[in-house]
Amino acid sequence: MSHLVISAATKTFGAFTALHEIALTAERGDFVALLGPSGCGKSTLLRIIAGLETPDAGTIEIAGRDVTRLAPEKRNVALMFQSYALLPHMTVTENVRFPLRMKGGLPRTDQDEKVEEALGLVQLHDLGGRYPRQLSGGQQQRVALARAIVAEPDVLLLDEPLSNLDARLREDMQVELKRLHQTLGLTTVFVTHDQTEALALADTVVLMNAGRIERKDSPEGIYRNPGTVFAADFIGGANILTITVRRSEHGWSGTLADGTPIPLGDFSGLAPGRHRFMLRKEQVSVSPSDTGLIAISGTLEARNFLGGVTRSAVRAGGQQIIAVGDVTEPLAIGGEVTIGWRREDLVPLAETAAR
Ligand SMILES: Nc1ncnc2c1ncn2[C@@H]1O[C@H](COP(=O)(O)OP(=O)(O)OP(=O)(O)O)[C@@H](O)[C@H]1O
Repeated sequence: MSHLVISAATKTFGAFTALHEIALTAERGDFVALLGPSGCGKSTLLRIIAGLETPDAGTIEIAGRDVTRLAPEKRNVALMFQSYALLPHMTVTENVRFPLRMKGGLPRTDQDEKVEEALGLVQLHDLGGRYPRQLSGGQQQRVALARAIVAEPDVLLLDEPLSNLDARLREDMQVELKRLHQTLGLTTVFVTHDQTEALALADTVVLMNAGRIERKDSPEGIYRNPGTVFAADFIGGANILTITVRRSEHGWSGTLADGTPIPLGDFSGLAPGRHRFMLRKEQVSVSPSDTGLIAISGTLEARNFLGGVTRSAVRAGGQQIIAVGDVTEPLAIGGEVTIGWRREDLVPLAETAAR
């Protein structure tokens, strides 16, 4: 049986349904990201696992135990909020010791050992005597993390753990979180609205949309084949093309929004008609020299230098298509360009997730 099992969990607030019959499982040691736009229900789902909210229907099982009606402290889970919620009148050591005291049953010397170990894991061994106000934001965040892991929870729950940090620190902490997860193997569920963070950290990405799970897959899986228009759009980096698909004795072909004809790969599962396709921005090249590409002409509308790559916005095929890549030639805004992609780079999308 899976380590965490959420079955048909529904949560309403008055007339509003925040979660619709959520079914989700995670294995021991999984690192799961709950990803989605503001208001999609990610925090509510996390709070239901933590026991801070009770579902109206459905069950939550952790390590083989039905915890649906158990109080948060009886679940052996740890929840870390974005605000860290450190106790200001306690030192770092006392803050980290707090869950062990609450849990009880561990002699003081064993507590000391565990606190030391947790502070070591987040690289704060020297700061145990300080108070939270004497720490930087990043250090406070590490203390909160040490406090969350010290009691070896069955599930570690992180609600937007990095959102209060500046970009640089965030990247460092991403590396840190991943390392910590690899060292401890704690089953971890974390909430984020940042798709790059979800892709960088998790082994499983659960994309939520309006109280439902839109898609659950590995980071690579959801990136390469998001499945739906919403997922392709949210995971980022995707052009979404509307193509009218036709089939003749010569194979599949299509027309873009303005009638521009293009050849297509083999989409044997697709009915003829209008469909939407994903075309990743990094798979579109501007003024391609490779003649094997599907090439259409367009007008360069904008160009942004992003450091390692350049982002070009081209009006072509009746819509704007974005290309991100290495462009060396100087091209004039408003000028004619050719863009190209490989036939297999077009990935069909469903309008909505199958329910
Ligand atoms: N206590 C509550 N009472 C009424 N509505 C609530 C309550 N808690 C959450 N909601 C609503 O449920 C929906 C889901 O909220 P939730 O906090 O889970 O979203 P979220 O995906 O975590 O969003 P965000 O990224 O903005 O935190 C929202 O529309 C929210 O307004």
